[in-house]
Amino acid sequence: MQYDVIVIGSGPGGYVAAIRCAQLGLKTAIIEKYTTFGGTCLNVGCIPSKALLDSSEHYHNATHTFTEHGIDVKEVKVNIKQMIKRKNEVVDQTTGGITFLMKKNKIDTFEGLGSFKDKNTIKIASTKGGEQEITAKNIIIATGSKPTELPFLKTDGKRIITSTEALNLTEVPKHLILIGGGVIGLELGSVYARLGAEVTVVEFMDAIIPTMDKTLGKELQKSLTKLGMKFLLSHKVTGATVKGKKVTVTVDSPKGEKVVLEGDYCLVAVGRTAYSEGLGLENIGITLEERGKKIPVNEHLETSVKGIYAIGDVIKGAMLAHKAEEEGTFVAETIAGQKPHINYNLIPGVVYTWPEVASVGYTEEQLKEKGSKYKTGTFPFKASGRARASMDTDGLVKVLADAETDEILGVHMIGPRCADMIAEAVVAMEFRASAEDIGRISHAHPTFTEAFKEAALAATDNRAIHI
Ligand SMILES: NC(=O)c1ccc[n+]([C@@H]2O[C@H](COP(=O)([O-])OP(=O)(O)OC[C@H]3O[C@@H](n4cnc5c(N)ncnc54)[C@H](O)[C@@H]3O)[C@@H](O)[C@H]2O)c1
Repeated sequence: MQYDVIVIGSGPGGYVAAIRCAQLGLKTAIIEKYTTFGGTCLNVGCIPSKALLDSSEHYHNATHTFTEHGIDVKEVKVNIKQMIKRKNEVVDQTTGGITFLMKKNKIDTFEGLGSFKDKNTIKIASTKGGEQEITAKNIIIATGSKPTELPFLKTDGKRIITSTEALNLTEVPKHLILIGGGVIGLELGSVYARLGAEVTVVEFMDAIIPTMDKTLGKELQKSLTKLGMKFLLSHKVTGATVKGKKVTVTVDSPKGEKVVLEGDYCLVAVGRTAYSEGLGLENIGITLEERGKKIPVNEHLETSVKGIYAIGDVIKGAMLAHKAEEEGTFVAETIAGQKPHINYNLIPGVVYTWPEVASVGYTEEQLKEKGSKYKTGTFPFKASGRARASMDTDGLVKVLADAETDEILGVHMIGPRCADMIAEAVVAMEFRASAEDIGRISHAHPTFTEAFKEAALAATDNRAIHI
């Protein structure tokens, strides 16, 4: 079968690329090695983790804040089997939705492992046995990533686990030891901390979420400490052993002292590695980047071979579903002869803990390093009437603006509903708004979004009203 475009991998990068190709009139096929579409995000990432985050938040509120709201509940219990079942149903509905979208857009779907025979031919080896070949003028590699393994700390999938297994536990851990204070560790760690587990985070750097603006890590650590989570920062993991139901993790403190942690589960969340194996790239002369096994691409996201593109986690840049989606659309439109554009600096980053953390543009540390002249405005949620009404007063909004032009250069938030609130900052920055522009735009009262307006006013001329 001959196509205009073949997409390998059906995660948010791949399926969006396929749909956009089909919308543009290109005859499109998509290959997926698993039986369901959607890749990591829909099956074992973004969607199932949010389902568990929401369920655990309900439980936490029922046991911690309901009484203060004037709601007395008795015998609130965690039913982990039901929680996981609901999560699985959400996943099934969502992945089923992609099957529907493939049909609706007349995209041919193939089950199996796709690999290059030559630059236009893809061999598909079905997991059920059997092989077939399809050809295309253009091929988009969207094979994503998999959890990074530490060479000295192998996961066994039972007691030493990755995020995939952490989404399917049959019991609430007594003591969960987390290696890595990044996005996955903190999201899944907070799920189990809310459900009653003791959670200890071991982080190599001197802050959690270390790549985000430093203010956010500090604030988040305060909130998660209130939740009961413990943090060992600047600590180096040296190994882990399993004996029956017990995991022992050994750690070096910053002073070189040996620390021994004992728990019943250890979750390793130290990043993800590009999934570029088994694609037969050697058959077409594509060599991987030495670090991280990523596929090198040019500014059109085209590999060293004409007509072969790569997008999402398998190439450079943030490993985020929405970045992959933008790249999927970008490549489809490039193949169709258009001249699309992606503003990589304005791809937001979100951590779905509670309070939520969200960020766009430059961090204060990056502006300092660049030597930029900037001004800062912050507004704490403590001063927001809406936040007080909902008892969600942790966190703040911080706006960084150019000292001369007042253009917004970065927005960093931690607080209630910041994952959604960040969209306003992205739009503002895409249209190159100044801090004063935001300060002069009406924001509905009472909403959490007023905190962004107030932080913008604070950055403009220290003109915040409610602080
Ligand atoms: N909400 C979201 O957007 C979301 C959610 C989950 C995952 N993701 C993405 O998936 C990817 C993987 O997430 P992640 O949390 O595994 O990676 P991450 O890069 O966010 O965090 C990994 C953390 O582990 C630390 N670390 C590395 N080696 C260590 C060691 N030996 N000992 C102790 N700490 C160590 C790092 O300093 C870092 O803080 C990320 O790129 C992330 O953006 C995004």
